[in-house]
Amino acid sequence: MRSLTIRRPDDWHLHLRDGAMLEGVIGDTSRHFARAIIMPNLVPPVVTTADARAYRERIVNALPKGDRFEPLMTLYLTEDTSPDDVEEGRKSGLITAVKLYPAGATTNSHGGVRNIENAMPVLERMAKIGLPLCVHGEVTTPEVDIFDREKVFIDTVLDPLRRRLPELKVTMEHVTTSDGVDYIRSSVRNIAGSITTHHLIINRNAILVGGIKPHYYCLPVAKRESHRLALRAAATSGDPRFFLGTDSAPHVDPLKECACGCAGIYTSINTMSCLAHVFEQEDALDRLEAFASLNGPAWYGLAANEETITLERGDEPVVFPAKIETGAGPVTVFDPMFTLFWRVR
Ligand SMILES: NC(=O)N[C@@H](CC(=O)O)C(=O)O
Ligand SMILES: [Zn+2]
Ligand SMILES: [Zn+2]
Repeated sequence: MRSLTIRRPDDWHLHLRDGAMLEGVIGDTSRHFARAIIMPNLVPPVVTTADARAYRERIVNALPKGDRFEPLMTLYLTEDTSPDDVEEGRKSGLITAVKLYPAGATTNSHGGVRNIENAMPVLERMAKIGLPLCVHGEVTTPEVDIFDREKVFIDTVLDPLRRRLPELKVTMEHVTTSDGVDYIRSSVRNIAGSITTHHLIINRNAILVGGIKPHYYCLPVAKRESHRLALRAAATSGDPRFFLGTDSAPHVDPLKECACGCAGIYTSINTMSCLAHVFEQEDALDRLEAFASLNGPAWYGLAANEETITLERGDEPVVFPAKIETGAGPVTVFDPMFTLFWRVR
């Protein structure tokens, strides 16, 4: 038996949804994680500070008894977002970041930003008050190949924005390409990137080889193997600019297993087991704590958690359910396609 004790981890990119789904999934996060950045792409989205306050309350009420978990709230940026409301949300301590969804880029993003010019007043205010912007970094231009959308976003949206507002802190969410890794690495300051569990494990073959596999479909879509390797190198490097954001994104099975399936992979329940496996494979178990528990809080200006968790590797496989049942319906759990041996004690 090997064991590894690390500070309690946080999840810097999480979808908890609402209602029966929220109730069905939140325990899988609060069991292991102390805090998470909660994505605002509900229907309708979490746009104002008042929306975020009400959503936070629903999350806290859905927590399993005895679990201590701090939801870190975000606002969904629209072209009508009020800079004053954002500043008020920040000052009250409620709002940790604002999320930019290019309109049409991903699940529930139709209310997102079409023309970033119209969001400049908010972005300028955020730069002034030091409030981070989290971005879903993909262009939606129909001419751009889906596998190139992240790179083109960096070149045509992200880099120009950062040159214009160098004081704006930007988190590139769910980085999926070596272009994203290189962009963050080559930048001097005010940029960091979250990396998901699944993008460290799958490449695009998982979605397409041997039949179409909807439960490996997410956005940004998994890329070719060289990109996965670049993400692994970044995550296990100890570089403080890279940290865990699972992007665990539950959808009920009927909405994924159909002619037009939703994007999103559910990993909350087995993320820590999968990550320990990946870091062990990379001979980097000593850097798991930086990735999952230290780099994220440092970037967001928060203290690391005082509590710890212990991961144990036994000789017996650790088995997770293929699906979880929620009041909203069944949700398939991410299958890493290798046997897991690590568990959280
Ligand atoms: N990642 C996904 O594939 N889906 C997310 C949206 C997102 O994070 O882009 C979701 O809300 O389902
Ligand atoms: Zn996204
Ligand atoms: Zn997401």
